[in-house]
Amino acid sequence: MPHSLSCLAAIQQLNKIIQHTMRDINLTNKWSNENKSRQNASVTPNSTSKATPKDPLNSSTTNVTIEMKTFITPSKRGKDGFATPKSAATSQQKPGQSFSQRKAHASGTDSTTTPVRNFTTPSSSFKTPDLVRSNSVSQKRKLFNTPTAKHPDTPIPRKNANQSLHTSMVESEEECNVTVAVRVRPLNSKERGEGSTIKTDQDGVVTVETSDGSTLSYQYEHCFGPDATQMEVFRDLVHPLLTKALEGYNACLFSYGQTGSGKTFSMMGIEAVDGCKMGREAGIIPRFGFSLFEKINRGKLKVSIEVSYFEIYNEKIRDLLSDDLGPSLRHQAKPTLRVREHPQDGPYVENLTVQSVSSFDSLQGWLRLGLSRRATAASAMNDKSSRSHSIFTITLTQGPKRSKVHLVDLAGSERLVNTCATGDRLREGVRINTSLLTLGKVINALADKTKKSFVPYRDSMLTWILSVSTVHKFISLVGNF
Ligand SMILES: Nc1ncnc2c1ncn2[C@@H]1O[C@H](COP(=O)(O)OP(=O)(O)OP(=O)(O)O)[C@@H](O)[C@H]1O
Repeated sequence: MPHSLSCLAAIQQLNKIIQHTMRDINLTNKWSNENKSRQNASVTPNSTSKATPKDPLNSSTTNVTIEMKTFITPSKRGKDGFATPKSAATSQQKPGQSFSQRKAHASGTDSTTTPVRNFTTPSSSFKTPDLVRSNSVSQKRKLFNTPTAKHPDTPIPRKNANQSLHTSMVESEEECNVTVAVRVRPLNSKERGEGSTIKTDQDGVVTVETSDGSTLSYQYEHCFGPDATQMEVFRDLVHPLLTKALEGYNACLFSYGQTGSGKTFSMMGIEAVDGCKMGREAGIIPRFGFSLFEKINRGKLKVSIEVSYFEIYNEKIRDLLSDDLGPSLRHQAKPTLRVREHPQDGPYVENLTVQSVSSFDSLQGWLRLGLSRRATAASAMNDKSSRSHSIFTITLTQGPKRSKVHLVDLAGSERLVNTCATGDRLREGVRINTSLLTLGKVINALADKTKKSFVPYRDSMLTWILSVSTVHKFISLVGNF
């Protein structure tokens, strides 16, 4: 299948997930409110001991408010370049003002020429935006805009430089902060031969040109093109999470995408060969660790840090940092851990190794070790395809404040007909797809307003363990294409 079409399918899948996630978050907020008193009561005072490894996803929520950040779901535009609103326009939007009105205002005319549906608040009633072909007469579009918020410490992203950074952070203390970004990797030689075209621009718009000549565009909060550097991705998307984690908030970042789309490249990157600690190609996790220790050392902060790293492979949990393992047991049978259910805190991974780290070097050492143990295999779409979901967790403890950051590299979704998989690879692929499908079902069930749907958390290990992660205040989703 041409790269542009497979990307399109992946983008559409991501859009569904994003919208369901948003609804999930809204419901979770209600759920969090109901449980707020219990959560506040469950803050663990100064728990620095590593003697009892706890599930990293099962954090006691610190006494914090839930905050909201921009979430822009995809919209579409026609070939004429109309439609997708630029961020500047978005930031100037008045309540109740549609994009067409803003456009008309900007061009000095009041006539409204294009029907636009404008959703200013994410609600559980919105649906997946219909795709509008550029050659279609109708140019209906749907916009989902919420205010953008950045913490003052956050480096100002290019496109939002003029925006008031602090305003909407405090608009609603009950809202959750979700950021969605798309990263498009450079085409490989095979894809170049197919004549695929995927374009990105600095305003967060990704445009896919299909073989029939139609142009489909979507807008996200951040859109990183093939030339975007690892540093830019970290600066715009991840640094805000680090800032909030140091303030005591929980955060979670997922890297989602098709096999070979660049999830592991984004999360881990490539280590510099010249011994430089933070090479140009270093990914999100090492950059997070590096900046974390830089901030701690610069501010002389008293923070104790622990890390854990596990993978879910074929629905089994494998501890990637266990002392009992040799340096690399990728192809050997590894002991698996069990998930238990704590009566108050929910599911957790029993006996998961938690390692204390006091420097970036030490954090990176554990990261390297875990990565070397992660299950990978060659597939038709990627020479070194990750066959598991991996979850690297950093726990920060500052006095009574405790926060967790989960950095999740999901296994690649794949169309099995394209991967030519057989045997073990086929079974792995089926399991991966099933767990990603279950993730979608869980989110759907949570989004059901009637709350009558059964939430199939236990249908996959990923959703069971992550069932408590919806209480995270800051969630970022990177869709890789
Ligand atoms: N932004 C990028 N710039 C340069 N190379 C990239 C980029 N993204 C990915 N690549 C390259 O593309 C290939 C596939 O990337 P990667 O292994 O990260 O994909 P993946 O989504 O993790 O795949 P899988 O799900 O199969 O593990 C790698 O060789 C990687 O170096």
